[in-house]
Amino acid sequence: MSTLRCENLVIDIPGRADGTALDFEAKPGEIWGILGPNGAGKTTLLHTLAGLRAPRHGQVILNNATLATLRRKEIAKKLAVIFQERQDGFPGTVLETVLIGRHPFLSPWDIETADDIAIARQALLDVEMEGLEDRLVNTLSGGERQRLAIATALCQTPDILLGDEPSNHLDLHHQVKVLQILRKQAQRGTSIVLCLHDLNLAARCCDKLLLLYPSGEACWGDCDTMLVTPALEKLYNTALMTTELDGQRIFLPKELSNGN
Ligand SMILES: Nc1ncnc2c1ncn2[C@@H]1O[C@H](COP(=O)(O)OP(=O)(O)OP(=O)(O)O)[C@@H](O)[C@H]1O
Repeated sequence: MSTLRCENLVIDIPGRADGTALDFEAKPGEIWGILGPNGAGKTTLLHTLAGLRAPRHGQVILNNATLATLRRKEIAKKLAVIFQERQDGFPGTVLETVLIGRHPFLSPWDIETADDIAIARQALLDVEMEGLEDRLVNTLSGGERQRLAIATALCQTPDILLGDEPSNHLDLHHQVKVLQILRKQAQRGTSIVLCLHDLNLAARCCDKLLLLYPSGEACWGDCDTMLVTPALEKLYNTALMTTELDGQRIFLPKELSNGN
């Protein structure tokens, strides 16, 4: 199993002050949530953690190596990303697309083995897309495309799974399903880092939270200690009502509560 660690990390957002340097470690089995308003830098942070963007300062360390010193293929054997924007314009079938997750493990002229195909089929089964193997990707609905992106990341059998709003476009059933899949992955030892907009979802599925403010300030820690109403109100610049249901904290915006 692997760990992903930031050391004195400042993400590079043009024109923004450095803010808080990030020092945290996503340990095997932990689910981290990154919360913040639009434009706070959640996606930039996720891409920096994936080694797809250079930090302004500091470094991201995968096991004992700085990402910047690793080849992309070596990173991809350990770390998968579920992107917010779909990059599936290529007119392949669902099975061909999910098999892209096996590419880090293949040499340039290799073809996928029966094991690779079995892993891909299992990933499609996990996201309930087993009947769609031969469908062209450009005929899928938004939610199906999202589940395909998740299956492709699972097919990479990553130790570290980074997801940018992985429940985007999903109906309630599939939101729950995806979170169950992510939890199961975490139980197997995968470290998971997710950008999330839904506070209640974050409260239910994360062990650790990082709050990222548009100024670049940030704080992080155990989910329970970070889900403090005044801190969240400051984060989103929105007054919140808080209640508890079955031992679970629920947050709702105050302004919509009485027709305002
Ligand atoms: N290449 C770039 N050049 C200039 N500004 C950029 C660039 N990339 C991102 N930004 C800016 O950096 C800020 C952070 O963007 P980012 O996408 O990381 O935010 P986010 O928290 O993920 O937002 P959202 O919740 O809207 O997805 C935004 O203000 C964005 O406009």
